[in-house]
Amino acid sequence: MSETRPKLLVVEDDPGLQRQLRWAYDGYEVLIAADRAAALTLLRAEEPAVATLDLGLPPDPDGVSEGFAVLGEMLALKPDLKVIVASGHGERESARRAIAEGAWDFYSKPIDIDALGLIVARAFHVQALEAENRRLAAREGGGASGLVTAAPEMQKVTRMIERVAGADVSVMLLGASGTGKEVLARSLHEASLRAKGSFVAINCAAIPETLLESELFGHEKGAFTGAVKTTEGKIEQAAGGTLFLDEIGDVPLPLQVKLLRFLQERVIERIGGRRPIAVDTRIVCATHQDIDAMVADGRFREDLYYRLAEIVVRIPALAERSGDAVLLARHFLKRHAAAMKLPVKGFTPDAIAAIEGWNWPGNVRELENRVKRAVIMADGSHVTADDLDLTGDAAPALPINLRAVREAADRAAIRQALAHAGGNISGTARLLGISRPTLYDLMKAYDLQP
Ligand SMILES: Nc1ncnc2c1ncn2[C@@H]1O[C@H](COP(=O)(O)OP(=O)(O)OP(=O)(O)O)[C@@H](O)[C@H]1O
Repeated sequence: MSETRPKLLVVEDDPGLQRQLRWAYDGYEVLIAADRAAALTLLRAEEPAVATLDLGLPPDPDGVSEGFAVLGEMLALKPDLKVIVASGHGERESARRAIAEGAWDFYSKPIDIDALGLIVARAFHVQALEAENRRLAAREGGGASGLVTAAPEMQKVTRMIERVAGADVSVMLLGASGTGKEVLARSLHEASLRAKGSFVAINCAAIPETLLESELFGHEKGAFTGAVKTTEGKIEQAAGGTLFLDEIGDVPLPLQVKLLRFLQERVIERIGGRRPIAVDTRIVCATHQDIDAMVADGRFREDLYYRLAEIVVRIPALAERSGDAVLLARHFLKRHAAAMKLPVKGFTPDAIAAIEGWNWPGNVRELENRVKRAVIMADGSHVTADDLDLTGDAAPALPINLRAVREAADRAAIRQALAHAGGNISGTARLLGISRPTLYDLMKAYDLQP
């Protein structure tokens, strides 16, 4: 199986560290280079996806000049190489410069193998995802939905979306506000056979109850005061394509009956209309509410639920997606800096740490807003934790109880260990110091995937 192991290039001149890293990374094919020439030779011959680079290399082992030269040459040869730079203790300036010059991340010496392991694992994830994105983008129509993620927790979701896209089943997306339900609905549409048709979205919570029916079903001229001309509803507009019903839990009961009738018979009647109109559209819906509870206490019709939720996809909160906050932050920074023509290039290390430490109650939407504002506020070329308004009182609110704290800690530790062990269960159990059955029980209880 050695041929299938991902290749990790380690540029390090200290024989002791070389041995330590080779031992720590037995999940990868570790390629060791002690100087610039060896690094470039290995890069050309083996094309590793990820490299770690010690800036202090001969002939300047106590400085950083040789390290930066190697960084530049490696990236010139392979621009998509993810380089993780080692900076000596307290050398924040070098870390900052390395990121500015194209390094993907950095870590401080002395090495903490576990922490570095996570950075390396994430680099491989991102690299694989980018490669996949490029592959999809190269295929006509694919990869255009703008979905950015590298977290294993989200890969389960995106795989499911891809799998169900081709089948004409109804899909219900469940997730907190700002988790990207609309983005996912759109990517489902784009991956489906209806991609050439239109994607029509309606937020059922944003429209007053009295207008929602006419928005969905349309009306004939003169159907009610103010109906000055015949108007198509969103359902008709989505004919041949996909209709995204956001916040479906907010649809009042009488309208639920009408929606159900449409789903059963696939015909609508405009308000004030006398003839049925056949409409062929696929329904994708979403809600942040506890829809099961709504069904249980009669606020949402069970028969409608089953029509809408042939497939249910649960979207994890941003805080539960390992590595995604930083990945998305970089994506939004690039996008908004370009859109506003501002010379902002990246984040300072303290900003990265703050992004990783924040709980993101408003999920991706909150992240995008903070990054957008920070891009405007930034003084220099790099956004700081201050610009993101993530300093000072970032202390988490008092948790609800000790059980919740333990569960959160369990989840985080299991996710980290899984990433570290490349999803291998025995390896993960070993890292956590628990038995395989115990790990299985915990993963089942917390709905975690390897
Ligand atoms: N994975 C992602 N990649 C890129 N952009 C994302 C991603 N997820 C969300 N976004 C962006 O974040 C913002 C919020 O996403 P979206 O509107 O899809 O969330 P939502 O779950 O539908 O929110 P709400 O429930 O509040 O309507 C949008 O600007 C969207 O483009």
